[in-house]
Amino acid sequence: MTTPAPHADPWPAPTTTGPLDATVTLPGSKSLTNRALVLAALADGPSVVRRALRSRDTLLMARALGALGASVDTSGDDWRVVPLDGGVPGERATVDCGLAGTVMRFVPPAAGLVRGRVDFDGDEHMRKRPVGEILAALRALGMAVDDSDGALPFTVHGTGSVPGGTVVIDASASSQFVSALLLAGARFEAGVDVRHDGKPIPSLPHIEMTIAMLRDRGVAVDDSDANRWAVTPGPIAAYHEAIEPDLSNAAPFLALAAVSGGTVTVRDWPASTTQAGDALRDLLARMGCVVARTTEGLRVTGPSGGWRGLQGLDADLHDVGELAPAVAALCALAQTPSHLTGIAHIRGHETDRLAALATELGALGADVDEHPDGLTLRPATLTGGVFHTYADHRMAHAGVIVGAAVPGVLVENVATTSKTFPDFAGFWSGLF
Ligand SMILES: O=C(O)C1=C[C@@H](OP(=O)(O)O)[C@@H](O)[C@H](O)C1
Ligand SMILES: C=C(OP(=O)(O)O)C(=O)O
Repeated sequence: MTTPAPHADPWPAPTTTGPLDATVTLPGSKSLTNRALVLAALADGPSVVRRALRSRDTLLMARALGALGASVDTSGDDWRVVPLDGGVPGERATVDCGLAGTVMRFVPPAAGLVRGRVDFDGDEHMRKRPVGEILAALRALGMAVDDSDGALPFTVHGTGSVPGGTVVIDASASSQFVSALLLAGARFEAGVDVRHDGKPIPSLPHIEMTIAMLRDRGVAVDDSDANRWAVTPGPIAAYHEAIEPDLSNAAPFLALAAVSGGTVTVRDWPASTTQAGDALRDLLARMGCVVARTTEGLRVTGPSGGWRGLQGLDADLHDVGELAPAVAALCALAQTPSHLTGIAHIRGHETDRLAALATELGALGADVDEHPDGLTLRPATLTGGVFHTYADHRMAHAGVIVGAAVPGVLVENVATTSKTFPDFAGFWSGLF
């Protein structure tokens, strides 16, 4: 078939004409890359982040840490980081968070560890994403932070050291609140002892990822009690880390096997991982796919007939909310009803994802109900039309998944996928 130009807007998503057989090598994990960069900037010597993801979120992180005084060489595939050395260059820096939760939440604690003023801002929608709990926690831990209403824009006045200690937060809006405090906590004078008080924390695998990466660097973390994490003060060892492929960004590619009834292999799927995207193995199997590990990676084969043979899904996605847009798109195509629950927090992601999914899937004919904490989808006949992305990379993934099954889906601003994936549209259309 003739593939559409990747830069067209809205972008005519390619549609499969039969079972598709592909093996893909995916770019690195955003969550692993941005943690590795923060930890390298706070480490006791230079580090290398191997096979770093080169995308908007990770380049924003590299620039933010550079603004604080670290040196991040992003010229090759392996990024070399020389840590912060005490002062913000020029005594005043600006950090653009873009739409990256990891930049807005992980960088402010590090800003307290350098001397100088750091002003944070980001995309228009970023001013609506939750961050007030962290700013209040940083103040409680001895940092000077100015904000008008617990949101971007805000300013950190770094003094070069942070007293640290015990802090109680409500992390029910985002696991990144906890990760942010743990990542820098070893460098606080008294370390940090974070206690969560509130509704259950979402995306717990991401906190496990933070803890595992701290331990790799010699930092002691006590997570023996639920809802409490204590980081002992001390150095963060320099570390050379090879970044795994982004398993959450594998979702649309594995979904292509499900939709087409073909086979897609994602190379280098780790044997064990802290990435939330690993849950795709179970979710896709429950929808009727055959999932197997091979010597090459993870192989998924869709049901015979592709999306016409897909089963709906009853799933609590609280731990893996970032998979919800791709999973919801598959559920909209499935032949039995689906109930996706536990994901109220994804209303605070790049857009209100529950509202956006209900609106955009509904506009293509999906039978979808939006609930406070999830979605119900029932079998329906979908048609083409414009699928709006609300500047959300994972909404674009949902749009192209539906487009792979239904002719005439036009994905608006598919370029927003650059948040976590370089040239997604070019890569995607190359598979058809
Ligand atoms: O720490 C991280 O790298 C992330 C944590 C999760 O955030 P929430 O806890 O806000 O869902 C996840 O959805 C996001 O994509 C990345
Ligand atoms: C929620 C997400 O991103 P962020 O890191 O900006 O929170 C996401 O990628 O799905």
